[in-house]
Amino acid sequence: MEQAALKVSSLAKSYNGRRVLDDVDFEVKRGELVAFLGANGSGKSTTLKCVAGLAEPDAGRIELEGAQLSEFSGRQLQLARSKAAMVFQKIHLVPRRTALDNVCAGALARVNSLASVSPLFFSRELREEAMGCLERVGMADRALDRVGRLSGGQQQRVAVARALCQRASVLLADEPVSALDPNAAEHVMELLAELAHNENLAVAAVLHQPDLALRHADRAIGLMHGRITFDGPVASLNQNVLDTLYSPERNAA
Ligand SMILES: Nc1ncnc2c1ncn2[C@@H]1O[C@H](COP(=O)(O)OP(=O)(O)OP(=O)(O)O)[C@@H](O)[C@H]1O
Repeated sequence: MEQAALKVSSLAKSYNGRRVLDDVDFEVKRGELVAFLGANGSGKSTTLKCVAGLAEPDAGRIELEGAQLSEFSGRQLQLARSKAAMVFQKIHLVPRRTALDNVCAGALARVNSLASVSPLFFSRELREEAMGCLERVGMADRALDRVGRLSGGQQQRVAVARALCQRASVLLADEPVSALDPNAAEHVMELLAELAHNENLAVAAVLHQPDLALRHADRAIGLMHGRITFDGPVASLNQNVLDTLYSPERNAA
């Protein structure tokens, strides 16, 4: 059977003594887009942050492309982790730099250290690769525009291109469309689905709109109080499941 690109087992995390993730197990395979759903505070972002190394889990195993992260440290851990790239709701690009320079920055974990000093040190090969990433997200014609001049939807596409330039095979998208209008949100979701289905990436996306998950995702994972209560194809995500997942009574602290 095909190995999962991302495999999480028995993940646990507490903040200030309060358990926010409890025994979380899931997999994301290459070629699939998995939507993470659940009420505010259910633990969706923390799950992705633990995978990306932005939050430190208390327990559990995280495997990326078969490499168990706890077995690595230092530079090796950085390289193993770079298989997963995070795309945020608040787009973390440098507005005064061009789209191309921002995308090149996705490669900083693996290129020479001078490049982190200034874009002047980005090599020709890297710029060509970054152009290819911009092409994949349909933004090649805006490569030399400053990011601050692009629309929210265009900026999110550039953020996805930067993740691609990191050569990640796992994309972790934390509310990637929350700040976008419905039309731009639809386009970014189509892009994420294309990257999963046509380019064989594994995509995990936290979404606040179940209808977007129903239209674009293959599978949904539902969290409640830091535990997975649903994991199945979106076709089985019926009203009953959604009502339970978002029930104010069940989600009360
Ligand atoms: N840095 C932090 N320090 C303390 N508590 C935190 C921190 N980050 C998250 N939490 C808490 O952990 C719980 C889960 O938060 P998380 O952001 O993962 O939820 P979420 O499902 O992504 O929520 P939302 O839909 O509101 O973004 C919440 O109770 C939150 O308050």
